[in-house]
Amino acid sequence: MSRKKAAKGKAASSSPSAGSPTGKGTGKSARSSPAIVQMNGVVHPSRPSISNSSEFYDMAFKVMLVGDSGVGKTCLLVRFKDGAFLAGSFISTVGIDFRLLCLLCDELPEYSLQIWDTAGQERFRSVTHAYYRDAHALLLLYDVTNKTSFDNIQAWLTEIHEYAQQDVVLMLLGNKADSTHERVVKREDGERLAKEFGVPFMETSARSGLNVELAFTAVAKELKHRSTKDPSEKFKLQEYVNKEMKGAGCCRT
Ligand SMILES: Nc1nc2c(ncn2[C@@H]2O[C@H](COP(=O)(O)OP(=O)(O)OP(=O)(O)O)[C@@H](O)[C@H]2O)c(=O)[nH]1
Ligand SMILES: [Mg+2]
Repeated sequence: MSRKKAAKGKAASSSPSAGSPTGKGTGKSARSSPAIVQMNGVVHPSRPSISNSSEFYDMAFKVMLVGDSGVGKTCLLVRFKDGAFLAGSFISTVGIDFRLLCLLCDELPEYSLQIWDTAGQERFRSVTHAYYRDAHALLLLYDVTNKTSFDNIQAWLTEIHEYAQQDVVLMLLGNKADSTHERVVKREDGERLAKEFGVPFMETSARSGLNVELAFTAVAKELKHRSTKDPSEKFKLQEYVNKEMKGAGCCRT
């Protein structure tokens, strides 16, 4: 069953807290076509309308992928969505792109994720800022083969604190963990940084699939937990991740 509806008003445009998904529907969600927020070749600074694609989904947590250009945000999303690595030449994302994924649908149809893939390039930064406030969760990526992308994490965190909701669910991901020979950022460095800023952390690989599903599932579980506030269900994001994650060099998730 799909929750696709004709575009009229609601969509994911309210500003709920990180613990409550957008909308009030309950049906099983479906995937959408990507929507690139662009008008006449200029990226539109306002929030995109899911209605741009003539349809919207009335129930979803909004998860944004952020981080420097080239860290692998789009590939991570494609790996999660399609189970495959987006091979070929690097095509930088323009503006914002979104996909709706049916995660935990059988269990809880209302806890689907609407995933926003942002452009890492500096020139699109003002577009990204406009979306932060509606995000329930942020996956912040750096590239373990690119020291600059790691050094920029602090600036990303400053930006997140400035623009995102205070209670946004945040997770740091060191992507491209498959690139053993090119690695310049040690896993321990990622762990140290994450600890310093009090955010859950793990390494991922869009190429091998390492921990990709786990990253999204962990966030979905945290959001679900916050939203239901069921005291019998104690959920600790980092503990869950530590228990479930696989190390680099290991198999697919
Ligand atoms: N080895 C390896 N390469 C990866 C991985 N993920 C992405 N890449 C490569 O990194 C490059 C950039 O990937 P994208 O996913 O397009 O990067 P992005 O973060 O979306 O970049 P922007 O859209 O510009 O913000 C591509 O050439 C990918 O093939 C990974 O896990 N391992
Ligand atoms: Mg991209």
